[in-house]
Amino acid sequence: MKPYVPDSLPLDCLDVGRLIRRVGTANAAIARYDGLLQSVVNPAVVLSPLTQREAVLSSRIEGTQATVDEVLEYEAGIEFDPEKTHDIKEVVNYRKTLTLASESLADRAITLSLIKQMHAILMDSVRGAEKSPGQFRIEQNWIGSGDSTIDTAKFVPPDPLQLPNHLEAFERYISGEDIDTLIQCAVVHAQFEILHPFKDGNGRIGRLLIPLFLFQKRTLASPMFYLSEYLEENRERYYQRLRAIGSEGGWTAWVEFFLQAIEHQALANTERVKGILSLYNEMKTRVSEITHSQHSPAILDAIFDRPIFQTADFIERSQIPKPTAATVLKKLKDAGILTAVREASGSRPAVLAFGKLVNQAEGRKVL
Ligand SMILES: Nc1ncnc2c1ncn2[C@@H]1O[C@H](COP(=O)(O)OP(=O)(O)OP(=O)(O)O)[C@@H](O)[C@H]1O
Repeated sequence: MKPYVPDSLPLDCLDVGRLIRRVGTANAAIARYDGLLQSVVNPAVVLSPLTQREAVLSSRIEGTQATVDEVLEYEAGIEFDPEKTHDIKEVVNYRKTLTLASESLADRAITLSLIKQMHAILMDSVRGAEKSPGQFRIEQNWIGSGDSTIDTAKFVPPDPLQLPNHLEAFERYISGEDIDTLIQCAVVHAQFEILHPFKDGNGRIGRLLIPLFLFQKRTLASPMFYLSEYLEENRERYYQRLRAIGSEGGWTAWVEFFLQAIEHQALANTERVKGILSLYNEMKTRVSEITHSQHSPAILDAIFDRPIFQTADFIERSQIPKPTAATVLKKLKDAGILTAVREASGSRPAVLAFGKLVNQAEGRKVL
């Protein structure tokens, strides 16, 4: 199989007439979602369950097996076996990459240099060490099952000698305009996957680019729109549509799939954000009634930001004096809002969980 020669961007082969209705409904759905997002006072903290969930689901597409509660428990000091620890670290790295890239977009654009920095954080693990973290590939790679060769591969990305030119064109395309931002976003994700510029982690970096791109283009007020839930549920179709891009009508079919994903996920994310906001408002009243503390807002933000924690983490996050923190946590535990994932024993501190929020992030009852 020969290396793929990617189409130049912007594309001139899209059947816009076929896409027009979906462009309208997808834009309307994401605009409604963004309206809701704009009403959230501190989205990075209040909506942290969304980010946790995205990190887990995007990593799951290629088989990383870790759940939101396992990741949070790991960060609160609970130990897992080495295999699970690897998987959890990949999810932690994904979330770190998302957070750092989101922050850096406040004063810079998406560039190849940012993409390399993102990759370095994503691959910062034992497993990623031999995968050239933060470096674009200089070798030919291919997509296929574990034992496939270049001849039996499903897809052979572009020749490494041509890759720098393609990447520069890709960077220019991101900073430029196309007929519609959502169509452009669909093309950005797919072209990144086609270029497959890294040895590993291309799927995850490509999915991270989606909210970052929509934020840069001001379609979103904050880079918090995640598509991995849909892509994971429709993994076969996701791969099939990417695979078919080189064939007649393949780009239009891909964009159609992507717009459908955006619309579906915007509606699902809107419901999810409403659920989180309603829990936040309910807890605002309850935490204040239960603790009678002037620190109620800080308490609430601390348990929303990190819903599984040790007392020491909680004190650091909330900045509440130690004795007050101990009293407050006991009251919340007695009221059933917090439960012990691990009781204290000897020098080992207890690990507490705000189960309702973990369940929200996980999308099912786990605690
Ligand atoms: N035929 C194809 N053409 C282009 N891209 C593809 C094709 N099939 C799959 N992909 C993309 O390649 C990604 C896998 O690439 P890679 O293994 O480098 O990334 P990753 O981030 O390690 O995997 P991931 O999705 O593995 O967690 C898929 O998630 C998908 O986005």
